Amino acid sequence: MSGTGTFFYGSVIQPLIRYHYLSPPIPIRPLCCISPLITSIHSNDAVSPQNGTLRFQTEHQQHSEEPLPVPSLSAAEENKATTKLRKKKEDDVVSDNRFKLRNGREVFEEKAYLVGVERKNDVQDFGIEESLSELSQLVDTAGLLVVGSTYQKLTSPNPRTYIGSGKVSEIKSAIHALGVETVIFDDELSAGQLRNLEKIFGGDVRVCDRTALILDIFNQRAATHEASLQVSLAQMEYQLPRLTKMWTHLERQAGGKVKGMGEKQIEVDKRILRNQIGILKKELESVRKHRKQYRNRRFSVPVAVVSLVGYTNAGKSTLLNQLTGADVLAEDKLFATLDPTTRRVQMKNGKEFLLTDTVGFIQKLPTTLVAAFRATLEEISESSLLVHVVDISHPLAEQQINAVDKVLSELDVSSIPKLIVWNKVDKVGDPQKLRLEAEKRDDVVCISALSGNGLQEFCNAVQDKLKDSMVWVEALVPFENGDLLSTIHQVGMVEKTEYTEQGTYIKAHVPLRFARMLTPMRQLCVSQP
Ligand SMILES: Nc1nc2c(ncn2[C@@H]2O[C@H](COP(=O)(O)OP(=O)(O)OP(=O)(O)O)[C@@H](O)[C@H]2O)c(=O)[nH]1
Ligand SMILES: [Mg+2]
Repeated sequence: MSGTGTFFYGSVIQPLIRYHYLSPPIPIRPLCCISPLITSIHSNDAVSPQNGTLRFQTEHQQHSEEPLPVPSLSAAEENKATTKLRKKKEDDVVSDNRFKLRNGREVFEEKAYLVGVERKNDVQDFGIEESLSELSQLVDTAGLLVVGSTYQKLTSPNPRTYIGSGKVSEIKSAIHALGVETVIFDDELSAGQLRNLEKIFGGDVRVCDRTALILDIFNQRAATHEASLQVSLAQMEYQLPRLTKMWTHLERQAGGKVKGMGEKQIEVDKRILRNQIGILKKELESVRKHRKQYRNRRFSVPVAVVSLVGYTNAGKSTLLNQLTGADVLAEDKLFATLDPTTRRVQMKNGKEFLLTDTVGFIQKLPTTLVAAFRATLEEISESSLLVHVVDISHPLAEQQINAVDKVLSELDVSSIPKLIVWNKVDKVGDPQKLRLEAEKRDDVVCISALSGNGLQEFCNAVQDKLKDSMVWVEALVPFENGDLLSTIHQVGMVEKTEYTEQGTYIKAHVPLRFARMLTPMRQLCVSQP
């Protein structure tokens, strides 16, 4: 990572640094305005230098930090009093149940209010209530507390405030009554809409949209360098069109005398951001080159690659863990996995394949995110088989399947054979009925990744599907190509082997790559009497 890259990348993830970088005072809203980490910057919170723990102070806490008027005491009494005071402060923290421990950090759980819009003329896969319930899950994953939600049926969104003025007033009363800190819209809002709504709601209430929320979750969860770079890129691209008019405060401060000052600053800001995007893209390119080399090395090991795809929380990582003993984080949160992980699966019959776990999909997946993660998702396009993992116990399983198919079609992978896995059968009311239903279809397998039920059937189905994607060859492999022969036994399905004076005569299904390698030997075979 170059020095500039490190600085600039950090500056985006940590708005605090960003403020310094762009020289104060800049009223730029934080990129991901809702993560507890970022909240700290706006509420003058303290960061403990020892462990980096963010401590979010409520008003009540700030008061409790004030020195109490204590009469003069002896050293022992003073000690006792200090201990008591500390104990009181600790109790205060514990008793406020909005302080949560997340990933070893004590964070203040902000109150969030959700808003959705149902388009009257649009037929959506996900109904508005279902979409809001998913948004609520996302909010929970991001670490906020949902205290209420509402939606409005509209023919078309209001260009100023997205929702109608009556609804805005209704929300304003609700959020003030509930003490809400953040209002989250289920659809992407323009810079103007975000700004207008914040102005109307007043106080410290912040407004953000589903895209910012997803970007924030990705930001919190990005564990590798590449994932962090990709998320930063997506965040900046989300931010770029939203910089508009954020400098108008300068004109206001100058009493409108310095007209155009804000406009100039927007341009400066946009240029800085564009430069940063450019640097970031270059850095990503170099990281990707490195990964590609690694991937090519992996491909030189001749094993079929099978990719797990599916809606977020469907159970992909649980399946990978069960089959390979991997230790990928699997939890009941959305977007647990961001980086691809590949492990070797050894089947009982000695055959093996590589299984890759990838980032999950979701409806209304931000396009900036798909674009930023395209390289990671390229792994999918290089696989021999896609395994679409479905949480069949989910009430919206059908809609989730459609959302995944939509992303897959954007990734242009329709030519790759697909196997559908109905996961979490242990959670459905009538698993037997479901199994009968699956049997009627030739590309569906029922499993419970959690209990391990159906994994043998899954492996067999993978093997059958891989066979379908292979090429039938008859070839005469010279004895000096013994390595190739053993590889074919490993990755292909050998039906017949016969030793002749010229070499080994085989009939087998082999992956396309091997069929190509075997081409000269196939001719040799054809020329045999
Ligand atoms: N009951 C039941 N729960 C399951 C099963 N498979 C996975 N789960 C649970 O579902 C939750 C999500 O599982 P993950 O494996 O993290 O899902 P994922 O598809 O990798 O999710 P993302 O990484 O977010 O895309 C976890 O709490 C798992 O324990 C299953 O077969 N039965
Ligand atoms: Mg996962």
